[in-house]
Amino acid sequence: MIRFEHVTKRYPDGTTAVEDLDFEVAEGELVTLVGPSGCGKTTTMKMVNRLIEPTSGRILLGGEDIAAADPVELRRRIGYVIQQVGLFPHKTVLENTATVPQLIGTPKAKARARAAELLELVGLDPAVYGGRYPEQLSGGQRQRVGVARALAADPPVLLMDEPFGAVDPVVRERLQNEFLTLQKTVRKTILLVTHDLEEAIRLGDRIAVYGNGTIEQFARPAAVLAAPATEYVAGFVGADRGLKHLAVTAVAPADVEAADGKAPTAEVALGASLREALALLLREDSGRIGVKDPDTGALVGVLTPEGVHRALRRAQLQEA
Ligand SMILES: Nc1ncnc2c1ncn2[C@@H]1O[C@H](COP(=O)(O)OP(=O)(O)OP(=O)(O)O)[C@@H](O)[C@H]1O
Repeated sequence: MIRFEHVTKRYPDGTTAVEDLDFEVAEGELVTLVGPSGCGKTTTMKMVNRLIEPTSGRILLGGEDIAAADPVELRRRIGYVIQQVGLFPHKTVLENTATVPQLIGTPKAKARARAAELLELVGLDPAVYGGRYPEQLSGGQRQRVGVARALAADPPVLLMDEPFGAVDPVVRERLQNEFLTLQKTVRKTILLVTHDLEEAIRLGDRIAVYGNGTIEQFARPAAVLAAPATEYVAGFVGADRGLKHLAVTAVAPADVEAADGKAPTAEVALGASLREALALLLREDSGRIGVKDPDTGALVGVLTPEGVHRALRRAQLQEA
């Protein structure tokens, strides 16, 4: 869907921001770009909607060379979410969300109805928040409006630059989870920039780990953790790989023990991350949590710290 072919960007002062990028993001795939400050992530992103032009190489969108596209028309197909959300301060939340559809000629009533649906989708009740102004929202709520607004024009492609960057870690994790649930429904093709490895791992179907202007590894999160391609990636991923496995390994039926008749006071669904399960477990004095079927809600069994340990070992063995 988005294809980089040997793309290099050199700024007029001679800085090479990125060199020979060559990768593809499949339709409906979420690829995270992660790396330290100044490694070229934002430059990569902005070349896709032509806010920055490459020095050499080409970028294809749905097979079409974007250099030949009209930039305005191109940007209509590409939603853009940035950290400083950039909402219009004098427009309400509903008006902000309806902006793009109205710009492209959707009748006002229809654009507003769609905006209300999208606010609902990102977890903001339009009856409560639709009439507020951006300054009357928390940072996390503003970021949700930013996501709703980007989705409003229903673009097949989304570019997200540190979209959850401006909020505290707890809200951030909640926004990430909500966003993943949303992505299961909308299935956009997404490039998401972050400097936070945990975020890259949690959100990405695949991760591009940037060194200085080049991609050091482009792979699934589990592969990056289990088999870093270079010394640099190993250093970036760090020594606590075991811990990070928690984020990418799901609670599976094999980890669960039969329920003992006592109703558990906390539950996760099969398929939840081990990290989520462990966080709950640590809060439970009983040392066990329930595991339920995500579709039927029925209790499948209980998970104990030993179950988490088994699951982690299984994950590490599989990837070794
Ligand atoms: N207009 C410009 N002129 C010259 N150099 C630039 C320009 N814009 C960016 N750079 C340089 O290009 C490199 C890559 O910048 P870029 O913004 O893509 O990095 P980044 O990975 O997004 O960083 P951050 O995480 O800090 O936002 C940096 O060395 C930066 O200083």
